[in-house]
Amino acid sequence: MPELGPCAVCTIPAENRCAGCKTTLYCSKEHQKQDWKTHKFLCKPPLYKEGSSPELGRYLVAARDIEVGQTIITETPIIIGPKQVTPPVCLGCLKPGPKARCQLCKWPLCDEECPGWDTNHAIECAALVRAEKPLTFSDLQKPHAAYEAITLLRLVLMQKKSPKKWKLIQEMEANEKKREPSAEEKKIVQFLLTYVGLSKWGPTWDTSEKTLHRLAGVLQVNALDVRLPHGGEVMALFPTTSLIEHSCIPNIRIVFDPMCRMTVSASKDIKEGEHLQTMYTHALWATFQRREHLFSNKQFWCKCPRCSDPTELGTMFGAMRCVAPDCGGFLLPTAPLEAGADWACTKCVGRLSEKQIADLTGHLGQIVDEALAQPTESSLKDLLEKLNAVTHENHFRQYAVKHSLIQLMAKNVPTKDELDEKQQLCEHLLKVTQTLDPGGARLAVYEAVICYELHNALVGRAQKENDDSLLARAKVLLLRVVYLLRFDEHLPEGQLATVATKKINEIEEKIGKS
Ligand SMILES: C[S@@+](CC[C@H](N)C(=O)[O-])C[C@H]1O[C@@H](n2cnc3c(N)ncnc32)[C@H](O)[C@@H]1O
Repeated sequence: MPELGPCAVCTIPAENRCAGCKTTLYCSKEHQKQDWKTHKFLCKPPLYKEGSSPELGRYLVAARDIEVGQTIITETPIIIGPKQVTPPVCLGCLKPGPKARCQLCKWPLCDEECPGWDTNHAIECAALVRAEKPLTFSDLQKPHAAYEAITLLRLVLMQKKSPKKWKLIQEMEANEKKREPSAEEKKIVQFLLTYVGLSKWGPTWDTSEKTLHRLAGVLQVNALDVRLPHGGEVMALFPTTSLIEHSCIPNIRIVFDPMCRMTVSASKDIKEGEHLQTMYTHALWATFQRREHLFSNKQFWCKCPRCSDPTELGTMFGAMRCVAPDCGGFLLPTAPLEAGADWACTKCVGRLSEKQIADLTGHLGQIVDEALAQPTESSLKDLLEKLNAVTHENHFRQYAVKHSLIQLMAKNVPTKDELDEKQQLCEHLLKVTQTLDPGGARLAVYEAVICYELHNALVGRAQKENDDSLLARAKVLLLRVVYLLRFDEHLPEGQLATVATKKINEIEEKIGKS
């Protein structure tokens, strides 16, 4: 399990932070003293401070002006573990597709010699080995319910493994008064108490049912999903970043390196006194879905400017066409901050209930998911025609289809009309994307793909029209791709940045560097 980070002097795992910058870590007072000669020149107070309010609980606020791109926080997780719903992964390194078994507890490992055994699995192995009988993991492809207990068990074990981390975990919000444990959570807690035997651990452990549900709450409210370079996904708890509040128009970007170390940077300029805000839900969902998701998972109703505006910042991202003949209006929520409020037409007296809108949107979602499973250019164009009969052209279901479509369009010696069509569609998507997320806080990869495809259309046109000014525009788009994906080198999407860099060089060879 990673400690808070490496000691600045000897790099062994350290848990003591410098009280000045709250960033540099030391394993001991001696090493802190020893480092002060150099550190005093580097030690600056953090760019943020903690605040609290009855509505938000604790939050982080800019302690001085922060410029776009500036790093605000870097930290390592206090705990990582398998996601709640996951096919079996190695309990040492968390890689998917484990082939071996731990010789002691019989839970899956990538290899009996997995290097993560000592750091991640050893302590829980001692607990799992005492279980009534070993579990069989016969299907390694399908999610296995027992995994839902592992990260929770790792939290419990922190009581003895790292009292410092245990204290941080105890300070985290669990929304105990607002949260109802689900039936699934009750099963997990019983699994730990009876099958793993936590109820018999004795008085030196706090393993009461109440504590286990509180810890499940800590995970639900605070844990972040982290994608790993080997393709797996895990969940992790970060002590400082977990204080950042939610907004559907975030001002920070969170990225992870291959070791799960997180960096929080400003996705736009942030003035002193402004709250740091991240997005806990999906940026490409309409308001009523985002708010429902936040309420069931994080126990609050979002009131951010995007949620408060029926048009979602003018994008019409959830707008449905009015069905009245020849009306041409759009249905929008009459009171977006009131769950269950009707939707009304912008032109006539037409109205639908939120339930009717939700059912229709859900139905469209199924059709879109089916089409996107095996997309072709013509099938997606047909689908768009159908979607356009019932939704606004910027509707999020159309957005999903168009985003796939641009990646299929104008391949293999396209005509000028095909290139123009692709360019228009890319420009339209880019406008919606940059309105919803101007700093690429959440939609960086989506925006990078659009910029790349728009560059393709412009390069195609430049060749046909012999117009170098189009190449200059294409280069600006490629530079944006590289900027947006600058943190993603270790992930599949990072390859797009590599391709973009190569294409920038090709354009510069043709038109020069200016
Ligand atoms: C990850 S925690 C944030 C830190 C937390 N406020 C604390 O005191 O530890 C998430 C919880 O903070 C509260 N919260 C965050 N953003 C909010 C918002 N925009 N409106 C209301 N509550 C919010 C909710 O209780 C949510 O479940």
